[in-house]
Amino acid sequence: MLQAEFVDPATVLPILPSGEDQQTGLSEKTRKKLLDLGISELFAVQTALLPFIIRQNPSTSLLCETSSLPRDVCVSAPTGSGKTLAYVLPIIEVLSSRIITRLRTLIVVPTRDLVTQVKETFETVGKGRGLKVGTATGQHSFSHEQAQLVGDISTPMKGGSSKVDILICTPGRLMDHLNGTPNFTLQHLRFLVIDEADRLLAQSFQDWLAQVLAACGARRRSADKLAASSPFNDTNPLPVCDSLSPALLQTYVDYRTDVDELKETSCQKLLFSATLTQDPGRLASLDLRNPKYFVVQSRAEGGDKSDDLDIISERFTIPATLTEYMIICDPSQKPMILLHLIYNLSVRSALVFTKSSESTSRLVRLIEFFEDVSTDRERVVICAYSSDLPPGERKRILERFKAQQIHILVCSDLISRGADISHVSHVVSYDAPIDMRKYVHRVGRTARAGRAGNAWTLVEEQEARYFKGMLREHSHLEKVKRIKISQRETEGLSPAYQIALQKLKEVYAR
Ligand SMILES: Nc1ncnc2c1ncn2[C@@H]1O[C@H](COP(=O)(O)OP(=O)(O)OP(=O)(O)O)[C@@H](O)[C@H]1O
Repeated sequence: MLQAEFVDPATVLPILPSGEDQQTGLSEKTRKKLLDLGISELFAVQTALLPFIIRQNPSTSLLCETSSLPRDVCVSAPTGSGKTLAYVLPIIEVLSSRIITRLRTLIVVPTRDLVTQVKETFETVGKGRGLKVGTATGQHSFSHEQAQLVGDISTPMKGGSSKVDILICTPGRLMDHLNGTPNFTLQHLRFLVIDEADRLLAQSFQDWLAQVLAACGARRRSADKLAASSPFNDTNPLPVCDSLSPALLQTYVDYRTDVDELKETSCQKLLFSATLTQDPGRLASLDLRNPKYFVVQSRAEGGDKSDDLDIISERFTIPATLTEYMIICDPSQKPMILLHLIYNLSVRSALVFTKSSESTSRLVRLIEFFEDVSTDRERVVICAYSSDLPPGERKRILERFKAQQIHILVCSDLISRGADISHVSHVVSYDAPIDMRKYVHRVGRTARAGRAGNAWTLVEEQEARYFKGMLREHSHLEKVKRIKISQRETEGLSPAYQIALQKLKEVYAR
């Protein structure tokens, strides 16, 4: 059992324009910036996190807490509840006091699109604070990225050399830099953020987590290993003027200073997800330091009166503003049901999830053919968004969708995690998700930041038992309304659909 603090999702805290703010710990500068951006109150997850991280120990230097080490934090909060700002804001506040540029914050996210999204948030909110934000995703050449991240790669420097204060990256590219970029170091990290943590922890890619923890000095090595791996010897003595972090120095030698302070890393780990694992086994791999667990969920919802999290019956919180439907049907009826949603129920600003990029492109073509036939109304613009597309093309499509020039985006689960597109009002699972985690992240692309949204799941008859069982297991079955669509409701679409279907068959027969 883990100790957790439950935070009521309805909690908000107004942002005061001037004077000192004891409650949030936010500086006047940041508060002004938020108000300029139209953010007038903090959401529940932010009300809990900000005071905890910013004012944890106001009497010591926040940038390097060697006497009172910060506690690690795990946060489980619904999709669209503002987790990104919950870490961006305190990081900006703490790092703003820095004088020298060093890599002090590392943010690891699962996809390139999320790297871009988090970077935009930092740039918007942190504008004018002088913090340099870099990214590493593999979108540019390795040498280009190296030049953006590290000042000097020709002269080895034990303390490293960084051009950025904050790095946002995917785990694969992070490993490339850790192993292949001279002077790239994590020894000065003050924050290690793992967003969409449950997904990243499930990725064993090059054992990325263990490598990161070792590189930031979070893992102590045995005395033998220390001696063997120490870069210091008679011909290469300890640097007098040291730019090494105390924590890293400690991993190599028993180094004494006049002030007998702790030489443990003050790197604070912050983990976030809407479906964060509460499994202590999984969390153990993170070497968490006295972790504090925040769960944004009303106690009634959790059905739990204690502060202990039940790891067996994992509960996921769905945004209160979301309305959910399931339509159980024969597989052959699915295209017609989607047409019904689009043309009879006017579903627009929608993400439609399929199981593969092949079925994505089929579906898009079918609807385009349907559009070609039925020209009696304004054209519905539909587009495929899949990992097969080059990054530049994906970016353009996403921008057109955000500008509402594309009404419906058909995609795979590539976009189901973290993507924040405020106007999405419908999520259609054309192919039902295979587990609850996937369901929660998909439907969470709508009903964000307190807005209303609808989620429709098309469930094939042979999947219905499994799907309902999955919802029941998470005490969610009664929240998903079952609707039936009669033949009479769709018959007006039938002639154009038959023509479109015939055209599709011809294309795929070639
Ligand atoms: N205090 C606030 N006031 C108004 N809007 C906010 C506030 N905090 C965050 N938002 C907005 O809410 C939206 C959702 O936030 P965010 O993307 O951080 O959600 P999330 O919790 O990370 O969701 P997910 O689990 O899906 O990744 C964003 O557009 C963000 O700008």
